[in-house]
Amino acid sequence: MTQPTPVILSAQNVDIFYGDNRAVKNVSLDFRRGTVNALIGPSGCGKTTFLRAINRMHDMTPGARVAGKILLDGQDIYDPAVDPVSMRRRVGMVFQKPNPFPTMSVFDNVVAGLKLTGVRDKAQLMQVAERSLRGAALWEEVKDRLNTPATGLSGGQQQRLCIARALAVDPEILLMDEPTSALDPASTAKIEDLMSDLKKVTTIVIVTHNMHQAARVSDTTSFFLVGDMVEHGVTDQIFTSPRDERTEAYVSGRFG
Ligand SMILES: Nc1ncnc2c1ncn2[C@@H]1O[C@H](COP(=O)(O)OP(=O)(O)OP(=O)(O)O)[C@@H](O)[C@H]1O
Repeated sequence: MTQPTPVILSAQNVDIFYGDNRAVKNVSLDFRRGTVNALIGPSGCGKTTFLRAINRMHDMTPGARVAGKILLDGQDIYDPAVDPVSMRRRVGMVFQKPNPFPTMSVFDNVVAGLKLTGVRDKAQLMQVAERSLRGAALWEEVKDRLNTPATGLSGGQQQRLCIARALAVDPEILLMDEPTSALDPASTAKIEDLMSDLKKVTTIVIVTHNMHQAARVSDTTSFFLVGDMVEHGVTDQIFTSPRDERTEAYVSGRFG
């Protein structure tokens, strides 16, 4: 048996509030380096709220508050000494709807984050763009149109471009919030296939409504229900022999 990889992200007794509404309740979870981790559960149960806490996106939401600890490589990302901007470079995010920068070319989209870190060397930018586009399984489709507008790509290509943009700054974690829900089945399959390659270079946390997708792509699954994390475990175990009857009812399609 292979040794488990080290824990890269540890949530400890995390509560998340919107005003008085406690949307996430006392969640503790560990994610290991180089794994795909799915968050599943019915609508409104706190999956996205939890995901957004992992790169401090709630800092921008008026009235939102995170309590407890989220450790990235052992360091609490909510420590006042942590700079949220540089922390977010270590924790990339891909959203439900592809959101390339609409006025930029394919190439400029990929290297936008890198340029913000001060990299100007053309050869280096090109090298990173190619590596990131290959990493997102998009290179062959766009290598001859790098200087054309990103908005000219199909929806599925745009989503892979957003993945490439996130990969360009070498994130330790990649958060994906229902990344295929706006895509057709062929584009969805491409992104699912990509995940096993992506986990060689990063650690993925994915929110998905699609239980088959969670079963196909993830190593661990966490089941959320009205703010509680009911069960977390190896994906096979969650889908074949869940310990909690509420998990069993959800994964067997009896509600949700
Ligand atoms: N910006 C916000 N302000 C106030 N309440 C919010 C905000 N975002 C989410 N909520 C509330 O927090 C709770 C959890 O919502 P969240 O979006 O995290 O659930 P979810 O499991 O991701 O749902 P879905 O699967 O539908 O995306 C819900 O009650 C929701 O109404």
